[in-house]
Amino acid sequence: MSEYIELKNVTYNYPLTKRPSLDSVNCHFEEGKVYGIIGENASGKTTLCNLVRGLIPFFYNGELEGEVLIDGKDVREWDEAELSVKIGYVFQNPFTQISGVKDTVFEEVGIGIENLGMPKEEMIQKIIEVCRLLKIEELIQKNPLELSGGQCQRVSFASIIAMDSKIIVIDEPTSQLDPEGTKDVFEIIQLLKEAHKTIILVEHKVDLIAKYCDEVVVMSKGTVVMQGSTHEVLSSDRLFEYGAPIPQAAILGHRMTEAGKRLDRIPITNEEAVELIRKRGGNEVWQSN
Ligand SMILES: Nc1ncnc2c1ncn2[C@@H]1O[C@H](COP(=O)(O)OP(=O)(O)OP(=O)(O)O)[C@@H](O)[C@H]1O
Repeated sequence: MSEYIELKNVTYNYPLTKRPSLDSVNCHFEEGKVYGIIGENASGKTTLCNLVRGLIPFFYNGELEGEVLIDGKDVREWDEAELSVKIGYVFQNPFTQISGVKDTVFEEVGIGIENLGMPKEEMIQKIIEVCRLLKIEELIQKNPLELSGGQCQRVSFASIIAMDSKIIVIDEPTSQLDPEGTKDVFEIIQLLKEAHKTIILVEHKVDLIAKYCDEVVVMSKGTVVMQGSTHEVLSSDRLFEYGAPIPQAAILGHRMTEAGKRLDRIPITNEEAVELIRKRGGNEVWQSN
């Protein structure tokens, strides 16, 4: 099994800080899986993304200890430009992703691939293809600075998808979006999942993590405290202890268990909770032990 990214005992301090933002972190990300990263505020989620994407150490200096292996080679030994093609990054604020130097959405979508040495005709075809895929064809003549938050987010995804990055790091993509924009973003994530991309997604909306991710990584106080299958992690009562978000369905399951009701399995999605109730016959579901 290929081990795409592996962090071994990683500790990192941003410049001029006394306390490490990452402290003895161990975790791994395999090819083709979707990973959700959750954890309380300031637990180190964005810093972990910065590291995986190579912004640490190439953009942020500071002190980095331990090993960050990407395809078996330490991040410090990678060529920065090559790494930025291999691993795409969709930032938390869609407006910061827009370069500000391109006059049209068409050029903005091509911003990453224009440095890849792709022939012009092929590049144009690629941009058109990606704009179709993300349903932004009607925006291509527009100035990127005039887009709404949801439109900006689509354009950011388009420029990353055009580069055909194998790994895509997505940091809280929906924090500035309304429910419609959030739905659009998860449709794109589903497309990327079907294209077997490796996705590392920070998202506070844990119900969406429950629905789309294969594995979940939990961070607390700068370190990874849990990593495992989505069900194993999101159904664990240890999430309360770490201040991590917990799906509504799992909270209900834990409350029922505490009240002495016997459950085969803690549900983590509303669909699972409904299924559990349906299978066990409505009002008779929560039998006492
Ligand atoms: N550029 C920086 N310079 C110094 N300290 C930083 C920098 N960026 C983050 N930190 C600190 O690193 C710690 C982890 O921050 P980080 O943003 O990685 O957490 P997070 O889990 O993503 O938080 P949130 O959920 O609030 O976005 C925090 O204490 C934060 O103040």
